[in-house]
Amino acid sequence: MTAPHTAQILTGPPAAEALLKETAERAARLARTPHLSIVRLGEDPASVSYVAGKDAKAKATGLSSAVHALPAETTQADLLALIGQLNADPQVNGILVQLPLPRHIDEEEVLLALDPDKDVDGFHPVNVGRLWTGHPASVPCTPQGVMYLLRHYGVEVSGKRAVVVGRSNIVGRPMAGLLLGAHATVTVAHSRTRDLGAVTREAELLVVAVGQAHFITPDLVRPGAVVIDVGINRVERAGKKPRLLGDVHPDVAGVASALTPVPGGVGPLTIAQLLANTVAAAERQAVGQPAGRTSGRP
Ligand SMILES: Nc1nc(=O)c2c([nH]1)NC[C@@H]1CN(c3ccc(C(=O)N[C@@H](CCC(=O)O)C(=O)O)cc3)C=[N+]21
Repeated sequence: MTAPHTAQILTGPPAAEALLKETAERAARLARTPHLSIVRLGEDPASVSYVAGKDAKAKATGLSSAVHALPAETTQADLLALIGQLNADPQVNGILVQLPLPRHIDEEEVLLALDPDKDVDGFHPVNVGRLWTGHPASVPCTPQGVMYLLRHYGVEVSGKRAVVVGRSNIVGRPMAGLLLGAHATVTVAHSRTRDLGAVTREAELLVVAVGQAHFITPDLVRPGAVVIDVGINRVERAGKKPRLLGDVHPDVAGVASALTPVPGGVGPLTIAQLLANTVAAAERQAVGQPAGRTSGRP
């Protein structure tokens, strides 16, 4: 049995709806409908489903979007040629290349080929630099969505001890950069961290992105901590839809003061933030403003 539920459950959909509403209003204020181009290679079922979700949400939010679904065998040169076209097309405000890419593709070269000002994932090294120097422009959607969720639920970050478990370029590292920008004291733990529990039990805010189902158990959590579960582990079941499990064991609800569920937690924010990043890119492009100069220091 699971422990009694004491933690507040920070559900994603209400926060995502709020962000989508703001985003739709900003999109409507632009002279031209913001356009997102999504590039996908191959037919990985998770990628097909995520991309379809992004495309549908974009349209429902008043953006224009197009999916370039290319065969898995697409060559590096052909992919780079498409990115070059999209970079040069003034109608295209944002470009997303769905990851992971097939093994024969050099992912780093692809991300470097994107125009940083159209890179709505925030994966280009120029955007990574902008984040870490305090001039964030496009910031990776999942960690940026986590920040939105924390604000939506009134979770204070400034001055808190935050621990991020996981150091990926997509979640862990940018999450640490954003929390630091929001004045938390940040520790990044990972697979080589010695005595992980001693580190995670220090966390007033614990963000977990390791990709292992139920990795964080109650004994690793400080009583009263706010716990953000970024894990999405698909457990396949014969003849049924895969089950989604987070990186945080549900019993953590008996120890934490607040916890995001999986599914229905951070995931919906990721898509909403992607559309917000696209509209922000379109706004900057409309006034010919370089990215990273639109806001003050964090
Ligand atoms: N270039 C690129 N940018 C990405 O942002 C990107 C990517 N590649 N590759 C894959 C990951 C994964 N990702 C998710 C988006 C939404 C949900 C989401 O909405 N999840 C729902 C459930 C979805 C379901 O039922 O499968 C939830 O957690 O409630 C999950 C995962 C974006 N990614």
